[in-house]
Amino acid sequence: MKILSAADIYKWEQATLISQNISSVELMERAAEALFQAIQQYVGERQASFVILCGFGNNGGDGLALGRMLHMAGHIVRIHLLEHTSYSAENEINQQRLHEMDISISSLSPESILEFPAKSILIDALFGYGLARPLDDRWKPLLYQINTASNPVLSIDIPSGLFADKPTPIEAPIIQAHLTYTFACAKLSLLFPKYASFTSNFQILDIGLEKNIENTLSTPYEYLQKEDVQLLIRPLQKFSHKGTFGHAYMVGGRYGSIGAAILASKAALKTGCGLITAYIPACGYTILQGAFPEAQVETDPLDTHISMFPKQITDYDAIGMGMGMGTHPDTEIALRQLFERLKLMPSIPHLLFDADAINILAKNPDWHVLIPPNSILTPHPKELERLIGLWTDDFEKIAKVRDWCRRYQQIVVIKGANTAIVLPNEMVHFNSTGNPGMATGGSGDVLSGIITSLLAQGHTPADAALLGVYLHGLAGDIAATTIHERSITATDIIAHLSSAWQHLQNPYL
Ligand SMILES: NC(=O)C1=CN([C@@H]2O[C@H](COP(=O)(O)OP(=O)(O)OC[C@H]3O[C@@H](n4cnc5c(N)ncnc54)[C@H](OP(=O)(O)O)[C@@H]3O)[C@@H](O)[C@H]2O)[C@@H](O)CC1
Ligand SMILES: [K+]
Repeated sequence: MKILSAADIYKWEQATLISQNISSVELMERAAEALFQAIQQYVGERQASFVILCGFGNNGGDGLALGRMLHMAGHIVRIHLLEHTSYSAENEINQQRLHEMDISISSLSPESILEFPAKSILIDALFGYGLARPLDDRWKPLLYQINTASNPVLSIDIPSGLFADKPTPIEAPIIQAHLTYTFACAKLSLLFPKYASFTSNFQILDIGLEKNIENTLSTPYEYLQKEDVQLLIRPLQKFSHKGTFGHAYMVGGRYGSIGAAILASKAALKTGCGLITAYIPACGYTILQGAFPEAQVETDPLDTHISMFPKQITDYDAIGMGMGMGTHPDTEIALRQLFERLKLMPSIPHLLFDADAINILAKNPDWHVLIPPNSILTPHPKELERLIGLWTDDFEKIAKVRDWCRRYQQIVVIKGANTAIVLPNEMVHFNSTGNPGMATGGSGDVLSGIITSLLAQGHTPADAALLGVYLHGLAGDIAATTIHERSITATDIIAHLSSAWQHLQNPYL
């Protein structure tokens, strides 16, 4: 699914009105109907109480129309409307409809002192994507009351005060929504860690905007969903043997963190590659063989850390390296020597660099040009910062990574909530699966194993990164259905990979 700018969403909306021959009030009614259905689901069977805070544009219009529908469904509804000199036409029509039904509207100003009945749900319909500048300090008292109330806050389209597609100063007043119902497509700001306190959760509502028109709008940003990744799966063949599914080589571990290599290797095998060989320091041999009999193990001549890469490393289909590897100077030299060897080879395996492999690359910026094109790097935010330097906001971070990927023709997977996969063509895919419980030790090692496995199985690097990130998040989400998010471990993610494959390949789930 595309992630569009506010300007493009407006174009999409206007073109839909013409192509479907409907009025903007009819489209607003459709949007309110979608909201109404979603909120009915949120409250369940019970009668609920709502306080709807409406602005003077179409976001406020949505709030007014929703208020009418909730009232008609028997809920207790209080509607507040910002005083203003002029309202959008659609807003006025919806005010009129409420008057005709004798539903009262209270006036609201930035200075209002409000009382929210206990257990009522607050609906934020103050500002949507029409926000033209950050809200000024005048709005602080009103938004403060909403943000500090104990009531749940549901935002319509976007938390009021937040720009959809450009940086919002964090000191400006912004609604802190528990859940945002956003129309037609995801918005960039809803996906960025910096704004997480305003947008902890969101749900996309389909309001029937014309698909053909969406196809004409170009954007470098995509929201990665099930239907996108299903297209990337390679079918299993009846006459397959272990060689068909590729041989992955997992390089990592040092004294004290052999577990990282075990997790990555297990995840690789569970994702479906035919064979895996782990290359670890000698101290890990017994541990890895004991923990994981399916793996073949090769060891470094040194006991504590990796000091060389064996000659045959280039015989494998894919190599994932760096998990728990450490940054010992010997390891650094070994990596440099590997790059020199790769330069001389006519064809090389697909490569994935994680954790300490990235830290070594970050320490040596002149090596960046040596990384073979289409390699995958999977940094967490701190590792990314070491690699590309600091950023002031998430928009700048994404711009810097896009530039890096184009310049070095690499794929960067920025790990975190809504992991972003940035491709050499500068496309950015934000993942839709995963949960906070996955921010746990070893989760990244599991992701490296999954992606390396998909590379070994013959997926292109871009497909392996997209499918791998989605699958990893999905396994975590399935784990969270039976294990509390706080208790999810990396091992649980591996244990649910099989269910994730089943879910992904079942069109009815
Ligand atoms: N996507 C879709 O298909 C559909 C979208 N729909 C809905 O429409 C919403 C967009 O509506 P919208 O364009 O009327 O803008 P909205 O956010 O309500 O506010 C604009 C008003 O705010 C004002 N204003 C701006 N900044 C300000 C500031 N800092 N401080 C004070 N005032 C400020 C600005 O006036 P200005 O001063 O800039 O002239 C203007 O009066 C969208 O989010 C969705 O909910 C659905 O109904 C149908 C389908
Ligand atoms: K809003």
